[in-house]
Amino acid sequence: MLLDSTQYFDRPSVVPPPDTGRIQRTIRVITQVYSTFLLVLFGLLPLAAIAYLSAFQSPALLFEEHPFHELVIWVATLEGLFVSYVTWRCYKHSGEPFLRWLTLGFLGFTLIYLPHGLFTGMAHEHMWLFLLYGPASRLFMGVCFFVGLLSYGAAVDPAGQRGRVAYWGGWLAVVGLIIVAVGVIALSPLGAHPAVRLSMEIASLVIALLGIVVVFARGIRSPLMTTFFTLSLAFFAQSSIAFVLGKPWNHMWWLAHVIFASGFFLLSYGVVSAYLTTRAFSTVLSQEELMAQLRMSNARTESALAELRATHEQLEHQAATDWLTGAANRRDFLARTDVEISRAARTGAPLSLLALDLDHFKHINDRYGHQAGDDLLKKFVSQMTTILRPSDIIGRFGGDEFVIALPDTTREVAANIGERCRIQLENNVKIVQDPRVKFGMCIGVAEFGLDGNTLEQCLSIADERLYRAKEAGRNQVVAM
Ligand SMILES: Nc1nc2c(ncn2[C@@H]2O[C@H](COP(=O)(O)OP(=O)(O)OP(=O)(O)O)[C@@H](O)[C@H]2O)c(=O)[nH]1
Repeated sequence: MLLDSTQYFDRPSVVPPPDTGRIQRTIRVITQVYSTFLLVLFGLLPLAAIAYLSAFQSPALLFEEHPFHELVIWVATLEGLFVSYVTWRCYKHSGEPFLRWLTLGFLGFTLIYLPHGLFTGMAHEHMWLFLLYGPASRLFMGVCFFVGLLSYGAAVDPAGQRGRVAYWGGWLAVVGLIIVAVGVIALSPLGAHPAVRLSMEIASLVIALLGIVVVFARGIRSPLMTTFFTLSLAFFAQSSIAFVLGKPWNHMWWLAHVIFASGFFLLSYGVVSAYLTTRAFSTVLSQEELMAQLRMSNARTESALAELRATHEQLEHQAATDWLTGAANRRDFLARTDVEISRAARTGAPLSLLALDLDHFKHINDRYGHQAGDDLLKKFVSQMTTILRPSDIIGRFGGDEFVIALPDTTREVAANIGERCRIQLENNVKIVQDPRVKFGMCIGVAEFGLDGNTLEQCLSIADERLYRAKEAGRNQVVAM
């Protein structure tokens, strides 16, 4: 076929759509419910440990090991400082107010908690000085996290403000004041009042629970928030319960430390994950969201590729086609006919060529105008294709000169086809209303193998016969 185009690319790979069947949807819902159930179960594990210990712990059993306690606090301090720094880096990058409060919470906790370790040696003489820094540090952190939660999703802080010394210095001063205030209260008679410690523990518990409620009430969907942050809050709340039930150095007291540390490490892990990915808590995506985005960008790539493919085909077609008539241009005709000649040489199948030239085309142009001449050329090619087979190739060599390659066709049959072409032009190609105006053409025929062994030789013989047709009075086919 003249205007066919070659398919250069494989079909685009199909992006699998999300599960659509009813069974898949049901399995999906069940899986989601199950994963939520597992998370809740994991979040409530500390309660099981607390219940177990309250039932079976011996009141006489204490683990008062000062160096171990000091070591643990030093490790916690280093971890706290590191996670505060990482959180601050995330905040510097994203400007999320939530991360500002998270940084402050981590840093404040670490600094207020430090004296709890430093005063380990005074655990007996100044028990409250030793004890009160624990709940105070956790309460400070809880308040910061809660305020951060309320500011979650608010407009990001301007880049210039994120590292302001005055801001961070101001908060460090507040933390310093808290450390001093806790010390003063601890050393005063008020410090010994159980209400002081209890009120801080209960406030931490309530604020952590409120935090969980806020996450769900606000419909916050970021995986870091719904998984790591809420789990940590759950752990903090349960650590407060254990601290209320525990007594210094008994196992419940140590368990409370472990529960709190688990929440702290979990949240640290969330921060580190944010740091290693988007450096923001809100823009870390869930696997489902990532898959959806991947599907969308795949679809975009596929459609861009299809467009590119279509443009490429169009350009290929344009480069191979005569712009006026749609016939193959000389280069494309020669390339395609060469392939057919090789095939004919290989298989021994016949192949013929027709060289065509419209009669008095210059005169037609002069008489009816160039536009009408163009019209004639277009209609001529279009009429020829009604006679030719899809495997035949028609090419325009210039002006009113055309060549047709007829694979699997002997010279005799080609001469007949040429005659049909000539009659078709004479009877069916019109550019003016007058039925008396008819056009003719000269055709020279040559067969590969009979008249020449190369395309050039065959073309030259066909051309020679075409000129003989002209000399013999035009509008005829010459095949011998
Ligand atoms: N309308 C039109 N005319 C063209 C185009 N290309 C070439 N021509 C004209 O076609 C004419 C060809 O003239 P000749 O080569 O003398 O051919 P002829 O008039 O058919 O003479 P014979 O072949 O001897 O019958 C010239 O006048 C060209 O200007 C084209 O794309 N459109």
